[in-house]
Amino acid sequence: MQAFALDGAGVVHANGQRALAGITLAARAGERIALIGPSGAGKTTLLRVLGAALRPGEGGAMLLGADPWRLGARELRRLRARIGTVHQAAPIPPRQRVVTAVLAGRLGQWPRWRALLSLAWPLDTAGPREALARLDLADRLFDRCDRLSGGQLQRVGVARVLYQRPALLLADEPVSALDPALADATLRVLAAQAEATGATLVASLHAVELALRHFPRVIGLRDGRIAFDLPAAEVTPARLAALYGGEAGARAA
Ligand SMILES: Nc1ncnc2c1ncn2[C@@H]1O[C@H](COP(=O)(O)OP(=O)(O)OP(=O)(O)O)[C@@H](O)[C@H]1O
Repeated sequence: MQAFALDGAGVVHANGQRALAGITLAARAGERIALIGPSGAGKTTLLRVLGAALRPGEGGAMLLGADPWRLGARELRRLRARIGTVHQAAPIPPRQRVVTAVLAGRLGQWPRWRALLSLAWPLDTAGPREALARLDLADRLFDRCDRLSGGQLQRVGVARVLYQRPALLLADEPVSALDPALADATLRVLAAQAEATGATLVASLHAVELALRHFPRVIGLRDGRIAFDLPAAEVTPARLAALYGGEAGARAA
């Protein structure tokens, strides 16, 4: 089954800045894909398109078998509940408790009464505890989020998406605030989750070695376009030099 398909997708932001151009890209359910490329290449914008958060002004997007921009409000909400995103900066209110932040992963799946109640009173603590335990954070369940370090907060964002169990799991720089050992362990947890649930995992990463180690398929983005889309083993130093190195690097490749 296909997880998503983009057909010539292009995005120009409101200020006239082009972020994506002619992106044609498809993934089978269960694939694990890393997005790499220099700052400003369009990785976050692409993840927003895949998350049905941003409508491409050009081309089309099919996500989990549906065109999000042809759905009614209720169906769009249902589709978004099946897509989970680890954001670059976790959108967590500072005074919120960790358990509530993790429960928020399922807000879109619950009836409104349950979602509202869970914001005031945690209706499930076993699920969040289990998700946090996988990231070595079980003892922080009832802490306030503003008492956590940046790296701990980033892992709460990961725990939220583990708890959500989405079919399409998107992660924007999910380990940027973590030390190398924790970054490695956290990516292993995300990969294991994708494998166990059959989810498709797409993560943007600045650390190229992590992309090559944890993701069978690696997509290089540059200037809003796909520079390469290859199995990790075929991403050579020359291709990386071309991706990150400007004109000189492009000639070397
Ligand atoms: N909301 C926005 N409004 C205007 N321009 C934007 C917006 N978001 C991104 N851009 C621009 O679109 C281009 C792609 O940005 P994007 O954030 O997708 O890149 P990125 O590869 O994720 O970068 P980084 O690695 O630095 O996070 C950049 O030129 C950026 O300045």
